[in-house]
Amino acid sequence: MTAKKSRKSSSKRKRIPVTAAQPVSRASDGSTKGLPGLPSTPDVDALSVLMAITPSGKETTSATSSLLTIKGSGSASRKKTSLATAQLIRRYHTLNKELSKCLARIDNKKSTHADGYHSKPQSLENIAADLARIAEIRQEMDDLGGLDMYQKASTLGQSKQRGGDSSKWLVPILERCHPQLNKKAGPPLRLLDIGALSPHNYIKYSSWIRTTPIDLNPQDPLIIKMDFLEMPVPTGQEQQFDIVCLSLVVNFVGDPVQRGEILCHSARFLVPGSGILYLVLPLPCIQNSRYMDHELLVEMMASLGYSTLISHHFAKKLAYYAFKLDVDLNGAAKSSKDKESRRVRPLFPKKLRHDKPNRNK
Ligand SMILES: C[S@@+](CC[C@H](N)C(=O)[O-])C[C@H]1O[C@@H](n2cnc3c(N)ncnc32)[C@H](O)[C@@H]1O
Repeated sequence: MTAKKSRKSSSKRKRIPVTAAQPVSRASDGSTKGLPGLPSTPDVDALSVLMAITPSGKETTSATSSLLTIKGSGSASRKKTSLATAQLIRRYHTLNKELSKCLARIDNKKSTHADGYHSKPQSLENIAADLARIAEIRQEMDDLGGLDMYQKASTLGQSKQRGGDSSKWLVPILERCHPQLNKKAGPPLRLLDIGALSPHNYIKYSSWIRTTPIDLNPQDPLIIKMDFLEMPVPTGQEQQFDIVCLSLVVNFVGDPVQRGEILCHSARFLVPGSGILYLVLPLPCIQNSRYMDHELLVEMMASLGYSTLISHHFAKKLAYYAFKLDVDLNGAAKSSKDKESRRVRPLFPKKLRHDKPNRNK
């Protein structure tokens, strides 16, 4: 499933107002707090989940299950599984990006030129070729197990054996930014976790961090099924969030315009002046791209109102960023006319910054 396809299907869904006032959290005994009526699920470790995986609603294809099935135990088989999940994730990303390009060409919203956007119509032959390729890509994605299998592979990537989920880096920053916070009795910080694979990423801190996890295809009943781009914008501060978390979500989205929309949209959910955007990207997106680097990202984020870079950290594979929303600048571009003009004349057109042969595109 692609972000595009998901958006279509989600737009048919009834919109559920998801706000900071609608928390999802669990007590230390594992019971559900905040969402009465929802089943409480036991904590499960990612390895055992993946050992039992089948894509929802159908059998795992033999190619995928052999990629991801853990045979035996110990570090050798863990290494094998780790390689297999990395391969699956990489292939899924490649297909997702190619799919977005084909769809965008058909939509006639974006050209393949490196330096910008145009509105030249596609020839019928090109459209036919794109449609044929879209069918092939969707078939290959289905054969891999679709978004469901991709998420299960990503969940395995979050397991403790592989360094854990990315909440670890954020928590000390929140403590630094909120020194006066009463962790036991004060009102908790409200965190919107977009693209959450688990609702329990912040469970250890549930006395002072109240999480609202959302995803296109929830892997847990405590995660709300929601396309963030369709999520209704808070109308008052009581519905806003103190933290919006985009961990490995922006790079997942194939269409660069949609990636930008996600970042713009995030600012509408945060409390201006104190809200924190937690952005996690694969390190090569920052350090090995021809078109993007740390300085450009910081400049782009500032243009959205995220003008304070609170902290950043480059780990072996991931880049972690915490930005403060000083002011919601993109509130001015809320109309669809404004958004459309950004598509035609982007604020930051794609420009070559590092012309080195080994850099990725
Ligand atoms: C690589 S996983 C992220 C995993 C997790 N946040 C982490 O840090 O490991 C990307 C997730 O983002 C979700 N996603 C992508 N676009 C989304 C959107 N517009 N709204 C909600 N979730 C989205 C996908 O469904 C997928 O589960």
